[in-house]
Amino acid sequence: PTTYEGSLVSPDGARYAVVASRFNEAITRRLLEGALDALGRHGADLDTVDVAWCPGAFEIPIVAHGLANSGTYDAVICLGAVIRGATAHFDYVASGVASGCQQAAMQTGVPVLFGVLTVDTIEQAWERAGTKAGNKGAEAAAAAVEMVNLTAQIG
Ligand SMILES: O=c1[nH]c(NC[C@H](O)[C@H](O)[C@H](O)CO)c([N+](=O)[O-])c(=O)[nH]1
Repeated sequence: PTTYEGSLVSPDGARYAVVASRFNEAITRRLLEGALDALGRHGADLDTVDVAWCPGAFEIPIVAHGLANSGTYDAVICLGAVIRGATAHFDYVASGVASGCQQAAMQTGVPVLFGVLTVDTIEQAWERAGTKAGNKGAEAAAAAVEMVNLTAQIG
């Protein structure tokens, strides 16, 4: 039997794009810092990592789809912060960005990683943006490296 599993060492020439939403920018900027740090430490060439900023999480999927569809990138990392306390339409934004990112991946065949926080409070967001619950941006970046290697194996 064959076991496919992606290593956590970014292959030479791998290209990554990051989509970050500006809404709750104090949080999403930390997610971006974590993602870029993780990509570099996993051996990616940071000079070739491109970053797209969009207004809010709801706009992430269309940008992610465009980047994935361009054929330039081996993976697209999506970063955002949807916080229930701040919005009456939390469920629509949160479910929209989640299903939209999944659709972008399935429609293009390019891994689209979900580093979008969907939390109830600002404190929960900070916990996941580089404090006691780690950095979801860094986690999504590591998963992107693994997926680039895994999809290369599967062909
Ligand atoms: O990224 C977010 N966008 C939010 N709204 C904006 C949304 O993503 C779109 O940018 C907006 O609806 C325009 O399309 C949020 N809230 O509403 O609270 C939020 O918490 N996070």
